Amino acid sequence: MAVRKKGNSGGLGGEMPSEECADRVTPQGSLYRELPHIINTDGQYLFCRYWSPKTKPRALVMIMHGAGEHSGRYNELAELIMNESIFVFAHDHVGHGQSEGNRMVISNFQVYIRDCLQHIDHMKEKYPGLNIFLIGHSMGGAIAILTANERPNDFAGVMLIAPLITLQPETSTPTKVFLARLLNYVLPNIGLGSIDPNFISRSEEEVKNYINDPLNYHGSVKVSFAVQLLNTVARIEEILPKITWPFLLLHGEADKLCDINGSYHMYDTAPSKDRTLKVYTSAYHVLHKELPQVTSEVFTEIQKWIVKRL
Ligand SMILES: O=C1N[C@]2(CO1)C[C@H](C(=O)N1CCC(COc3ccc(F)cc3Cl)CC1)C2
Repeated sequence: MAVRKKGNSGGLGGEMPSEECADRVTPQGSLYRELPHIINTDGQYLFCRYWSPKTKPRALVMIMHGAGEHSGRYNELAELIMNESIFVFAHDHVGHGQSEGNRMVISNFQVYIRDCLQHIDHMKEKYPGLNIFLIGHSMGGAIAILTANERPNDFAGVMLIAPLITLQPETSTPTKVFLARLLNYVLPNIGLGSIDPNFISRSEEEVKNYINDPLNYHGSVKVSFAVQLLNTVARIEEILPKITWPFLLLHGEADKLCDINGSYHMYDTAPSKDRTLKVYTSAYHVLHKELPQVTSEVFTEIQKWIVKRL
C-alpha cells in the first residue's frame, strides 16, 4: 500500500506528486523516498550524493562521473574537497548506478548536460552567491565541457580527469565510425564490446574494485550509445576554440581509453588564459584510482587548483 509522505523527499519538490512516486525504487530495489534524489524533466529519478562541510561552505563543486560507473566512486576525492569547507555534490547519470534508465542507454547526450544544469540550478538556489566548479572524468569530462560551454560565465573552473575529447585512432577509424553510424539505423542495441577493466588502472586492487562494484555496468557499449559519444566528440571539437573559462587537464600518458591527444588538443586550442595540463608518466585512465603515488599527486593538484581560485 502506497504511503503518502509530506515533507522533502530529498528531491526538488516537497510532497510526493502521486501515490505511484511514493513507491518508486532504484534499480537495486531501494525506495527513492528514503534516498537523496532529483527528478529530471523526463520524470526519471536520479540518485544524488552530497558531501556537506561542517562549516559554512565557501564554494560548490559538482562531480560528473563517466560511462558505466557511478558517483560513489568519487567519495575519497569528494571528502578531500569537502574538508576545504566546500560543498560537493553529484548524481548518477540516467542509466547509471542508482538512477533510473536502461543501463548505459541515452536518447541524446544532451540529457546528461540538461540534468547536470538542473542539479546545479537547484544547488545555486540553496547556496546563492558561491563559486561553482565542475570536475568531470572521462565521459563525465565531456559532460563538464559541454555544461560549462552552455554557461561560459557561470563556473569558476573546470577540472578534467582524463576527459573524453577525441577518439582513440586505432579503435575509431573513419570506416568503423561510418559503420557504427550505419548500424545505428538498423541494429542500435548491438554491442560493440565492453570497457576492458585492465585499461582502468595499473593498480590491481582498483581493477578488482571496478570489476566487483555492483553499481558499475560491465556490459557491452551499444551502437546507439557509441554514436552518442561520437556525436559528443564532434560537438567538443567545434567548441574548443570558444572556451574561455579556467580549466585544469589531468591525463595519464598511457591512457588506452581516452586518447591523451584530446587533452593536448584542448590545451593548445582553447583560448582560456587560465589553463593547466598535467601529464602523469605511464599512468592509465582513472587517475583518481591509479597507483597511490599518482592518485595522491592528482588529489593534491585538484585541491590546490580549487583553493587558489576560491
Ligand atoms: O572509473 C571509471 N572510468 C570509466 C569507467 O570507470 C571509463 C569510462 C568512460 O567514461 N569512458 C571510457 C570508454 C570510452 C568509450 O568510448 C567510445 C566507445 C565506443 C565508440 F564507438 C566511441 C567511443 Cl568515444 C568512453 C569514456 C568511465
